[in-house]
Amino acid sequence: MNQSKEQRILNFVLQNAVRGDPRSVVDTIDKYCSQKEWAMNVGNEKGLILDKTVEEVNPSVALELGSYCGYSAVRIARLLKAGARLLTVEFNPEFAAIARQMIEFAGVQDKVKLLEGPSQEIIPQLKKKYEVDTLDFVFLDHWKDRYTPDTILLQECNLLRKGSVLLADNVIFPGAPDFLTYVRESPHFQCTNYPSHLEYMQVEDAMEKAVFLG
Ligand SMILES: O=C(NCCNC(=O)c1cc(-c2ccc(F)cc2)cc(O)c1O)c1cc(O)ncn1
Ligand SMILES: [Mg+2]
Repeated sequence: MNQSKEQRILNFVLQNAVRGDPRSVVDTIDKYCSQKEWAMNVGNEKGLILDKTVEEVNPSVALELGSYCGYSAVRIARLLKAGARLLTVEFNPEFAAIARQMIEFAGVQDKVKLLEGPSQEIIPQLKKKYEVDTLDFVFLDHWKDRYTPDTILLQECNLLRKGSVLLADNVIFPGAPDFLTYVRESPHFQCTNYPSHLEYMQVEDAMEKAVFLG
């Protein structure tokens, strides 16, 4: 059975990156996906916006929606302080299996918990099953038509507090127009747009930061 692209990315990391070195894992994935096969990792240009936001927020509890191969989970986890944790949600079992191995190889498994399943099922379980009080930071990078319903669900589940920061990938390409309208028109969010480019391409994209005002 021939390998998936995601398996090829993981194998390239296992053979070329340094075990326990998150930076080398991130750089090796970027090398493969810019030179050999495009893949939907957030990439290094938008990754720098992600890094700056994570460093600004310095979250104790972070949530990622859409793990894919684990690139941004490794990217976020490497910046977390001692005792801080990242919960990352992936619906696709094949992607989840790859992401788990990527997180383990990078040596950030003590900071990251991958939750496999649909985001709309997992979000309502975060408080009781995963002992979350409120989320300091949320990275939205899953199906673009889930950004808005999941942002509403996070509020309904009382998972956001005054100052919680949402950062959404791909608000231009593939695009999340309803999410942009929702957060920009809501009195409960203060929004900032960060123009950038689609990972590994010269296509316009952007990230949107939405700070919850309570
Ligand atoms: O594949 C699941 N999520 C990936 C979400 N991410 C994206 O779709 C995504 C797509 C693109 C992209 C860009 C250009 C292009 F030509 C095609 C795709 C870029 C990105 O940066 C993304 O983040 C998924 C599976 C599933 O079964 N259930 C729930 N989610
Ligand atoms: Mg993305």
